[in-house]
Amino acid sequence: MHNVVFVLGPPGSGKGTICSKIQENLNYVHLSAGDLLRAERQREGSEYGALIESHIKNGSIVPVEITCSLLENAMNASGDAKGFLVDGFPRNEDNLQGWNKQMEGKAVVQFVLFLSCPVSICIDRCLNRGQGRTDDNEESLKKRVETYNHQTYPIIEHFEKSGLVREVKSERSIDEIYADVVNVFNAANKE
Ligand SMILES: Nc1ncnc2c1ncn2[C@@H]1O[C@H](COP(=O)(O)OP(=O)(O)O)[C@@H](O)[C@H]1O
Ligand SMILES: O=c1ccn([C@@H]2O[C@H](COP(=O)(O)OP(=O)(O)O)[C@@H](O)[C@H]2O)c(=O)[nH]1
Ligand SMILES: [Mg+2]
Repeated sequence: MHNVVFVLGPPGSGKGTICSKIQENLNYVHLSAGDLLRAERQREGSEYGALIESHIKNGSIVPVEITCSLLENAMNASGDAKGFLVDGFPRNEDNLQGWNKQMEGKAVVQFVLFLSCPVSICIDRCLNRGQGRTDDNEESLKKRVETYNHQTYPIIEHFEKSGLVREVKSERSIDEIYADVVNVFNAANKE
């Protein structure tokens, strides 16, 4: 049974940055759904390349059948760990339903780490990210924020109803955020 922490927040809130630090220090394996999709987009012979690229450019969400299988394969291929940081997923109702269906009996959600951050700061961070991404531009970011507000935030509210959300304010410095994140993981692993 895989132990999973979903890491959610607007684009540029610091999900990837904070997940890397957690992976380094707390024995959780970082799986960025976005990175897995970008790798699949490039994979020789992938039948999903063009579909993935159009969703990424549009800031819309790739069908869960593709993303969830990439995540499940990555978890199964990984060595032993305390758990998996599933970064940037589930992003909408289709993702949530698809995860519940495909991962029932195979994964348990320990909690949801929600990195909240004002959108203006997030957009600035993405525009300065410098990773040459096809979606770090004004046009795509506008759509990504729209998707986040209308499709992803409701997923955070869904988990909030079962008391699974741990919010960490992420407009601060990386060190300040990470100090709070360590406390969240310590508390969760004491329960
Ligand atoms: N707390 C922070 N303060 C300033 N810059 C940050 C902070 N967290 C992340 N960044 C930077 O902002 C950009 C987006 O961070 P990233 O971790 O990729 O966010 P996400 O995965 O949520 O899109 C990166 O260039 C990263 O270095
Ligand atoms: O589960 C996922 C994760 C990502 N994406 C797509 O990949 C893009 C980039 O996601 P990523 O998490 O890398 O963006 P970040 O939030 O880190 O800027 C998203 O806008 C979506 O188009 C998706 O469709 N499903
Ligand atoms: Mg990211």
